Amino acid sequence: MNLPVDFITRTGGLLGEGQFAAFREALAKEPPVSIRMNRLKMDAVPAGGRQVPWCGSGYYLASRPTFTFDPLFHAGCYYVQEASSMFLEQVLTQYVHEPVVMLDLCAAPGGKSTLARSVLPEGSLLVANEVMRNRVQVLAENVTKWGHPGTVVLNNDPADFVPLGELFDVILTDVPCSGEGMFRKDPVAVEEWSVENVTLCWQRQRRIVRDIWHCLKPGGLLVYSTCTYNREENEDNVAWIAEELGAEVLPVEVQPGWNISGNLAGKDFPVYRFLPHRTEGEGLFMAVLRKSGETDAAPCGKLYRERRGKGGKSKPSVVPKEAKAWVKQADDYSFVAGQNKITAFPVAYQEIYERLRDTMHVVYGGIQVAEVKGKDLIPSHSLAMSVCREDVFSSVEVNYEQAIAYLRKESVVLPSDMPKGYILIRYKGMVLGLVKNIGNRANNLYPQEWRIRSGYLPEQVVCVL
Ligand SMILES: C[S@@+](CC[C@H](N)C(=O)[O-])C[C@H]1O[C@@H](n2cnc3c(N)ncnc32)[C@H](O)[C@@H]1O
Repeated sequence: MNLPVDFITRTGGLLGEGQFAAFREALAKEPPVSIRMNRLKMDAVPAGGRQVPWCGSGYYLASRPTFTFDPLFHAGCYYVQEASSMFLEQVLTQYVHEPVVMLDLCAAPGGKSTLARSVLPEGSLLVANEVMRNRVQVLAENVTKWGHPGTVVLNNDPADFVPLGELFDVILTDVPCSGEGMFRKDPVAVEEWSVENVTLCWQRQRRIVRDIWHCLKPGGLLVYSTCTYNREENEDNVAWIAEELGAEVLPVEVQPGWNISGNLAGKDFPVYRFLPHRTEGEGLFMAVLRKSGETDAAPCGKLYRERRGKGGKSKPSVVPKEAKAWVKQADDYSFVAGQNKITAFPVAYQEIYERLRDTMHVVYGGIQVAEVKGKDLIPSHSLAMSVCREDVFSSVEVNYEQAIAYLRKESVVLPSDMPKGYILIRYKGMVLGLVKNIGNRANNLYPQEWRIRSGYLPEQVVCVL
């Protein structure tokens, strides 16, 4: 790898000569491959998988399969995520013990959002935001497949949040950065690197944190992370947040065997650096800060418990009984009918959801239960991926080739004894989506924009789990 001279000088200075040689050697190696299981759907250990030490559902794989051709990947049974990023699990499980409202401000493609969604206490609301319009769709896709109903996806600039006030108990700012930690995975990151870009990045990161700071409750947690090594975007920015905005930098308990590095800027506060010659993963920097001050506002978790079952303030929409009957524990949701869609959102957070809908650009929220077309009610893919009751639709188990054909949105031939109507397609027991059986054929309801576009079929079945 041809590293920029300025990068060598700067990073060599930061790590010291001995460490830098080992670091450089590690950059020339193949990056490890890792996945994180979606325990909401499937509690399996991948074949030959090795546990990621700081993440209960994370595993290193022995090789990199073509994930696109694994139907269980599309079913949301796991997420492909580099291992260092999974450290967020330690932060959240050590500091968040009751339901919260959490914002993941820079969320696409959704690695840390899906992780947060898995480890936040039950009853938490996750707001996953992505400012780039061309990236928010993949975030919505990944969140939908993950299947947790307590998630909202927004497409807003950090400054747009200001009118919401102190809404969030936890904010993750996984800020856009100069990407030094991605060098071995992404050659473009090396080409685009420059000292000028590092400067642009740390300045932009401060703007992002300053814009969102007002929305963090006093006493709330800010998790700040980058995938870069330099101190300006990391320790220097953390020091700036602590001093300028008013926060305490908090420690996270780690095991010595994880080989996580600490503060490299000679500053007196804890930070967590993943360096590829010491830790099995890509470059990650993470720090946890608690905003100064105390709040009178009840933690959102309390609101959750109080409001559970009571409903929000808006008038209930007229929603067909049939749609409600498709949803597990339907009483926990408030149903909204509008724009030919029926959506279910956890009752406890209905008011927040309404505020978000009124003031922000909501791309996806809760679970889309059904689409209304004339007199027909069509169950949505989002429902099939999430809180669909097991007993309302028949299921058919398909083999590998049929599963790939279904995911390519090709027509599926069902056994002749299948009833007419909506049928769940399952592969290894896991739901891939829906078809409508009309007798002589079945209409494939897989979302057009998510279909596998490649016509290639691997000679061997791709099987990660
Ligand atoms: C490091 S990536 C996030 C990765 C994501 N958290 C994950 O774990 O999958 C940073 C994200 O910030 C977004 N971004 C770029 N400019 C931004 C800005 N000015 N404000 C907020 N987010 C921005 C990028 O589009 C990108 O999706």
